[in-house]
This record gives sequence, structure tokens and C-alpha cells, in this order.
Amino acid sequence: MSGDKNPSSFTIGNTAQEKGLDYVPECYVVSPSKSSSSGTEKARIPTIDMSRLRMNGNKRSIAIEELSEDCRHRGFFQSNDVYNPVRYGTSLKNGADKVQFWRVFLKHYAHPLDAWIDSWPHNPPQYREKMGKYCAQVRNIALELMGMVIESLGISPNRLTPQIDRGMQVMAVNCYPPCPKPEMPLGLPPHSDYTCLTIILQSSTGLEILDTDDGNWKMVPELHGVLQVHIGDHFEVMSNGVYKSVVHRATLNSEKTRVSIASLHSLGMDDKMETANELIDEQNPKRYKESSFKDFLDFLANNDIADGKHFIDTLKI
Ligand SMILES: O=C(O)CCC(=O)C(=O)O
Ligand SMILES: [Fe+2]
Repeated sequence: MSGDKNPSSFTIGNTAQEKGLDYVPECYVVSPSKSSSSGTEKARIPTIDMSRLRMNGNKRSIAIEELSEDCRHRGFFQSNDVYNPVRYGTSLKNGADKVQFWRVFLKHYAHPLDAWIDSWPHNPPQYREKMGKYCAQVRNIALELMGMVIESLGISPNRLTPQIDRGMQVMAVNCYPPCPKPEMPLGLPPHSDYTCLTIILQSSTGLEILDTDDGNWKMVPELHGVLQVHIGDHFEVMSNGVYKSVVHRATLNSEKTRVSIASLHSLGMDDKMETANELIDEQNPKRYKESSFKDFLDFLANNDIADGKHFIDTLKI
């Protein structure tokens, strides 16, 4: 690739971010209206206290009510639960990308753990053990939160239990090397996750969310030991649009490598997420078609997220 500033695709190990180039090839440049230079204001992210959500009685009802407000207005919150930290690629569309992104990632399935762990990388040697522990713990938190989010909509918390229990957990371990011109490319383009919930851990700032109140990008602060939680497309569907999935993107910096670990929680591969009947009436007709994780994978195979195509838009009635 050296000397070639605008190749249409790269082989693994040859991307600009992996090679640490001191310039940004043209195929990484996003149009100025989409670039990251505007996103400096900090997002106001509500923090939920899991211990209050785990209480009984009145205190819990108040915490569930607050959770409902956070989901309704932001679709994004963070949990104060502390945890112990820990498909390789660079391309969104298996080398067919029109625009490249400054990211190296590993993605793998994580639930049930014993079905997948043997397929995870051997290196670094402790990866399986540490990531295995993290995946199990973060899934427990996700299950608990999903139940609470469902309850906060006034739906019985057990309603989706069987589907959630056999649900999928996908881990995306994202690495964003320092970029010589961090305002030109993006680490990841604006997108919402297909999930019910996504839980993110980031090593430093770079994650930004679109504030639907003013249409501006807001930076998600990095707080040590704090997990960031997104509402995904499938919870937007379930809630009949009362809760919206969060549009987010990853921005870059010129100084240090940023790592984020996203744990993506959804129903099983073929289980369809439907809008809850309790949230459909004459004033609020059903707004979304049902869909599964498999439907999302089919969407990905046929569409380019970097072109601004959103899975949730294909589900709107
Ligand atoms: O790096 C980040 O903070 C965002 C990662 C993300 O959005 C994803 O993996 O879907
Ligand atoms: Fe995402």
C-alpha cells in the first residue's frame, strides 16, 4: 500500500491504522459534514444506581420510574457497577467498503460461553480466561437491566424471559490506533446497534452520541469502572418507539490507542422481536415490523452502514 493514497481495499495488516501511517489516505476521509471536529461538548449521561434497582418496594418503584425517564429521553445511560477489565478485521463490509474506518476489531460470540470460548484467540494467553469472566459478568448485568427496562415500560418483566435466556451475546473488541489527522476519518460511522441493549466499556473518550434535542454530537465521558449502556433497535421495536435506539459513532485522537469493548445483547438468531401488545392502541398503532438478529445480518450483507443506511428504518411501518 505504501505510496498509494487511495486504494479501494486493503489486505489485513496493510491498513493505514495497522501500519501507523503518518498521513490519512483519501479513502478514509469522511465528508466535512460527517467528520468529528464538531463533537466536543460533553453529553449529560444519567447514571443509574443498580443497588437501588435491586431494592424492594417503594425505592425500587422510584428507581424504575427514573430508568423509564432516562430511556425515554436519552436512550443512553451508564451503570455504576464495577467489573474486572479485559472476527479480527478492519473493514465493515469484508473489503467492499467505499469509505474505510480507522479501526481494528475482534468480534466473537460469547453466549453460551462453553459453546464459543474454544474458538476465541489463543493470544494473548490470558484472553480467554479474562474475557470469559467479563462476558459472563456483563451478561448477568445485561439480563438484569433488560428485565428492568421492560418493566419500566409497564410490561411484565418476565414477558421476554425465555427468548432473552436463549439470546445472543456478541463481543466487539475495538481498537482505534492514534491517527495523524483525527478529524478526517472516523473510527466507526454513525449507527445504532441492532440489539436490545449494548454495554460498552471504553479506555478513553471517543464515543459520541447524537443528541436528538439539538442534533449535535455529544462526547460520552470516560469514567473508570463505569459501563455505558445503549438502547438498541430491538428495544425501540419492542417499545413501539417510546424508547429510541441511540445513534453513536467512534471518533479518534492523535495521541493514544483507544480500546472499547462492546457487549451486544439480543434475542436468539431466529427469534423475532415484536412490539409489545400493551403499547399498541388506537392512538399508538403498531409502528414497527418484527425482526430477528438474522434479519439484521441479512440487512448488513446487502447495505452499507457507512452510506447512512439504518436497520431500524427498514422496520418502520
Ligand atoms: O468504540 C466505541 O465506543 C463504539 C463501538 C460501537 O459502537 C460498536 O462496536 O458497535
Ligand atoms: Fe455500536
